[in-house]
Amino acid sequence: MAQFSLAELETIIDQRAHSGDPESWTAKLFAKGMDKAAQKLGEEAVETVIAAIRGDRQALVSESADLLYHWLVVLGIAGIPLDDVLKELEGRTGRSGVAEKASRPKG
Ligand SMILES: N=c1c2ncn([C@@H]3O[C@H](COP(=O)(O)OP(=O)(O)OP(=O)(O)O)[C@@H](O)[C@H]3O)c2ncn1[C@@H]1O[C@H](COP(=O)(O)O)[C@@H](O)[C@H]1O
Repeated sequence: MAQFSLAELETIIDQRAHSGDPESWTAKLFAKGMDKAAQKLGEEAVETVIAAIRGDRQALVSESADLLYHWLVVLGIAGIPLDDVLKELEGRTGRSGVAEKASRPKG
């Protein structure tokens, strides 16, 4: 079991975001803003999809880590705490995805 959590990564990202460290990728992304960070998130999502379709387990693990890191950066730039997403997921527990979709208003 990994001794690391997304909450810890969120804290690191928060600390690095405005560090002004020229070596910090996080600081670079925050300085460039949402458009660039969201673009990187999209690229990592596509790379994750490709790894999944190829059945490349090692690449899928690595690309998933890139994806989660860039997702947290995008959440950080948007000012949305990870906890908001976890609460949203928490609210969905105990209900199947198919039942939830069927209950959506038609339109
Ligand atoms: N988890 C990550 C993490 N994952 C990916 N990356 C960076 O994201 C960038 C992705 O750039 P690229 O698109 O070039 O990478 P790529 O998709 O592999 O590139 P191609 O193969 O497509 O060319 C690289 O610079 C990676 O190093 C990350 N940068 C930082 N972190 C975490 O954030 C912490 C602080 O990092 P800094 O802000 O850089 O100090 C680190 O200690 C880590 O814990």
